[in-house]
Amino acid sequence: MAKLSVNINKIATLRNSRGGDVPNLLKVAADVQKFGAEGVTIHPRPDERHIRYQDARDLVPVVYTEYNIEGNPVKKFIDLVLETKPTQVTLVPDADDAITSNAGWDTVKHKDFLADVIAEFKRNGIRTSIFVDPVLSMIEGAALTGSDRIELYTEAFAHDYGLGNESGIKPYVAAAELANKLNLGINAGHDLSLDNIKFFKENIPGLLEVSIGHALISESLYLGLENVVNMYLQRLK
Ligand SMILES: CC(=O)[C@@H](O)[C@H](O)COP(=O)(O)O
Ligand SMILES: NCC(=O)COP(=O)(O)O
Repeated sequence: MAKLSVNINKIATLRNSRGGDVPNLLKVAADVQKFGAEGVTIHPRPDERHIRYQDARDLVPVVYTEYNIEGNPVKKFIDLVLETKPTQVTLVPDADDAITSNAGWDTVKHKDFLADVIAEFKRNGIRTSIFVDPVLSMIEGAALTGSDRIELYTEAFAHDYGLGNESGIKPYVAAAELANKLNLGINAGHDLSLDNIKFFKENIPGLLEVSIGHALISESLYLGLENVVNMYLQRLK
């Protein structure tokens, strides 16, 4: 069974649109866990357009399942992670102006940088994961950084699957098989949804965790948050 980590960025986006505290981010974090989610993910961005750095701190006493913080390891982000000590940090190579994450790391080119940052997080007892495209050389490079896990960037799979093309799963299966051989744990995320999650889970050997936000919150508008969390849990069994 793969764990479901709910990404609550979109709750912060909605809250920030009015400048107040509705919806309340901490209540949503508490509720998704009460409904059965096994983790909470946030992805603070440098402009704090959704999750604020203070949210990351305020969530520490609220998240009693797995707390996953994603982001580009610039100094401010590294300091935040070392201060809040989440269960897991996921390193994502976002440009400051990216609308959303749009690529995995080049783990070959950035191997030394990643290895240094990862060693620092691991010294502090924080599990590490690197966001990567399903490309074998990038998986090999990830293993050389000493990271505990990878997070497969699933946008391409989700796009293909939405067009009815199931063969888009193939590079992900090959990447997962290699990661398993190299003792890298496997997470996945980006554009996963109620429509595609079951097929993805059934085809990826050793999938440990998925982080899902955009679709999950959108689906909840129609179906309700508790119901949607449970629908994901059923599909991830
Ligand atoms: C790393 C990733 O895949 C992203 O989906 C991210 O965590 C979501 O970020 P935004 O909510 O800023 O699009
Ligand atoms: N790591 C991916 C994530 O947290 C959520 O991505 P999305 O479901 O908002 O695309």
